[in-house]
Amino acid sequence: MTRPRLALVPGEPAGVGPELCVRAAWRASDCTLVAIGDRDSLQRAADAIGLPIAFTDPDAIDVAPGTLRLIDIPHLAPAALGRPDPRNARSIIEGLLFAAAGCRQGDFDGMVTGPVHKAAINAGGVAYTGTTELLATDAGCEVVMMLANPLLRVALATTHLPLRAVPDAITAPLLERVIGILDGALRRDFRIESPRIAVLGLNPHAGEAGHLGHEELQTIEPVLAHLRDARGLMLEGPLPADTAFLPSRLANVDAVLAMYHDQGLPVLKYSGFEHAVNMTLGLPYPRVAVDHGTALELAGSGRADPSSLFAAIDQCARLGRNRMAGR
Ligand SMILES: NC(=O)c1ccc[n+]([C@@H]2O[C@H](COP(=O)([O-])OP(=O)(O)OC[C@H]3O[C@@H](n4cnc5c(N)ncnc54)[C@H](O)[C@@H]3O)[C@@H](O)[C@H]2O)c1
Ligand SMILES: N[C@H](C(=O)O)[C@H](O)COP(=O)(O)O
Repeated sequence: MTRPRLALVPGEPAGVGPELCVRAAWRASDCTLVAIGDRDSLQRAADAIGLPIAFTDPDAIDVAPGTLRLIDIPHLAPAALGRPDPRNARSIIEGLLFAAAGCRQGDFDGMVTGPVHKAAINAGGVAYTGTTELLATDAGCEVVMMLANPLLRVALATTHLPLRAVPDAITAPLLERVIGILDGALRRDFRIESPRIAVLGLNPHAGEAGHLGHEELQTIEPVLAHLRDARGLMLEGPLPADTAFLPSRLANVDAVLAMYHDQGLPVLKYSGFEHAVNMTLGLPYPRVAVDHGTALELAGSGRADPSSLFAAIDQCARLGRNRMAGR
């Protein structure tokens, strides 16, 4: 079986990302991991959780368990566990962009990322709403955020926007692009021949025929009708969000499209936080992240669960292999 070569970016050094990468170095997987991050933070995290770690050349062929291939991107400030230092903002972003460039140039078959602390990056003078948006800008393309656990896939029409800005952002062109990217990724990356997508409304009870909001009648329904007619897409909705996630409703659905972050993600995270991952669809390479944040209060305690990072590595390897097979 082909072994994809994946970039592994730990994220915020004061959080749980580095120690989870150390744990990943001890786990057998069917891919080659190359960490892109600060060597000292990885070492400090390993010391804190009492797990040995060794580092080696990024091109090393066979490495022993507990050894990480590493491209060192040093941080300015030593990471104090649990306390992000804004001085590290630029090198954290540099690590992500270095991995992205490597993916675009074909050095990596995909990238896996640990959690980043959005406020600390902004405090460090870097305008940042999320890695999804950062990678979209870097690649010059439109993307869709989709989180998935073994039960459910939830994609988002809008991502890291203040709630107040959401209704204005939900336009017909945006929905057409998002649904097109989601449908395309389900076919190409997930090998689903005719994906069924359940699209949520924006308002309570999907607007109750215009009595509780007009976005469904004016924007969402016409887009769905157009995409069904013009492109034959299998789209349900707009559905009331409160009942759309009932198991009976999800029976034949391949993905749910939520209109905004907190409409879809609480359900996904509640139904399987440990094994969920966050994917960026539409990039020229696979990017998969953990579904959790920096969990600052757990950093160095040894209690951070590595399951989401392990699931992200396995998912990225699968996506990488699919793309390699399709080349
Ligand atoms: N992938 C990402 O980069 C990502 C994802 C979500 C949030 N964030 C960022 O992380 C920061 C903190 O966000 P938050 O506090 O809302 O979410 P969080 O996921 O860090 O924490 C939420 C809860 O889950 C627990 N938790 C998180 N990861 C865990 C793990 N691996 N094992 C066991 N328990 C775990 C935490 O202890 C906490 O109780 C914010 O800046 C946010 O923007 C980043
Ligand atoms: N929206 C994501 C979540 O809640 O899990 C998270 O903030 C990370 O998103 P990026 O990968 O875009 O940073």
